[in-house]
Amino acid sequence: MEYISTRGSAPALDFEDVTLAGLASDGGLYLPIEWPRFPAEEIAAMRGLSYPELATRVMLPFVGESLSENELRNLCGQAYGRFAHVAVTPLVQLDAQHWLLELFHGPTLAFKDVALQLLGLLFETFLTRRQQQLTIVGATSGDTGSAAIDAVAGRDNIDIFMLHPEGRISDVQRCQMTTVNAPNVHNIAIAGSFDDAQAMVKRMFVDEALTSRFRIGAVNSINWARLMAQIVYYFAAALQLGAPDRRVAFSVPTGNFGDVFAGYVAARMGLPIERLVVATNVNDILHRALSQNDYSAGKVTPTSAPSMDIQVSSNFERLLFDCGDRDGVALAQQMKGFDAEKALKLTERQLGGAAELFTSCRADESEMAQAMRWASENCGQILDPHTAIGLHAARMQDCPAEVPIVTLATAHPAKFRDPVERATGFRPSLPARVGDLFARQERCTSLPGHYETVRDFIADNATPSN
Ligand SMILES: Cc1ncc(COP(=O)(O)O)c(C=O)c1O
Ligand SMILES: N[C@@H](CCOP(=O)(O)O)C(=O)O
Repeated sequence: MEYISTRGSAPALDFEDVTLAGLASDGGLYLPIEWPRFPAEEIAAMRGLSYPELATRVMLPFVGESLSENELRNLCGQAYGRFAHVAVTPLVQLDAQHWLLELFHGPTLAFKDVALQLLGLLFETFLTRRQQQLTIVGATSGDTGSAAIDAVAGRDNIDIFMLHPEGRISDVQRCQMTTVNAPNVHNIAIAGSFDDAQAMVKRMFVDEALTSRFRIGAVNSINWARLMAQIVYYFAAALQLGAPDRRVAFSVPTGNFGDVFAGYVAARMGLPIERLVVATNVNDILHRALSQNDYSAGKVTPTSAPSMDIQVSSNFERLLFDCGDRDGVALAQQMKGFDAEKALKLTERQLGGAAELFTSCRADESEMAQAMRWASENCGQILDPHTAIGLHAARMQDCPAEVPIVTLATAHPAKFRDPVERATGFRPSLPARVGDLFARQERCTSLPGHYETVRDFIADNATPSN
């Protein structure tokens, strides 16, 4: 399998190189040159497989020559062996039409573990094979950071520098990152928003001062391997609900557009998806883009769903590319315009392509709290704020009664105890597997939101590549 950049001028790479590269050298995002497609009989034959086996079947077409089928199977077995539920991503029924897909049974209690547990092992495999060192730079609004740190802490050939917006993540999210006492883990709290942190990270991939000395790698969803691993749970859920003989809809709490884009890829691979609901909080750039053709980024508003306090949504570029005839030159121009104006209009073609599968919905704080109360009072389910936004959007849909709607439950409610308690009166306790988080010592460096200062801190503390 070959991978090409959304901006058309970076070299095509294979799976191993694309996993280690993260962002493309032209500033674009890598995508497979074509979508592998499973016929309905092949999808039907996936029913009843264990999660690691399903993951192997779904991801195999993407890895090409970089891993043998058995190597991939072995990595999936290790990655998903660390989950606290035997089904890895279990489905829970809420009522006749609504389901939750629980994606928070991994080590750090959010959906990010599903991909990052595997990505940590892929890095280890490829770096050991090449005898190379990797410097990971990442931006997090809370969940990617903890999952990535858990996945790579203590690995000899990796340093990780994780930027988070100071004061804008939950106390559990912060401690899950800052209490990891491994010498290769560096937490940086920056003054600013997640968007500011993400912009700095993207700039580092094309900054000679870093790229000439370090091999820079990505754990954010700009890295194709992240999205690849997230495709699997759409298959897992749909198969349990009757696919390929029955269509299934998904409602996805959305920020950086990675999770929902993985659903789009599942549909392109042949999974019968009725629709994908893009559910946002009041940072609603994606809802405005899809419903009013207004992709314009304003200031980020802090909310009770902080992991989705994002305006500039990285993976939307992948959708614009795929729905826009895959014209990298035109997209590079469009994104240049966005960088200058902080706004862009979708072409007719991009809008039409997106409308075939996507719809969108925005929830404010009160709608989010109402959804939490509805699930608690009617279904005995305590939801985290992000999942509640997804459920609100799911319940606004007018899908035919025979189409199940699955809301992706992206985080454990204990990660966001304060807003959950405010809405439901119930304060979730931390599962035993995260341990004595608040008794541990924190380690974190606070830096101003100034690019050169952050870059120089990384350059001074990273191990040069060999
Ligand atoms: C708990 C939670 N829900 C939803 C999202 C949104 O996912 P995505 O950025 O892939 O759209 C995130 C982070 O991005 C998250 O941490
Ligand atoms: N919500 C995310 C933001 C980063 O998104 P990613 O999927 O691109 O890593 C987080 O929790 O950090």
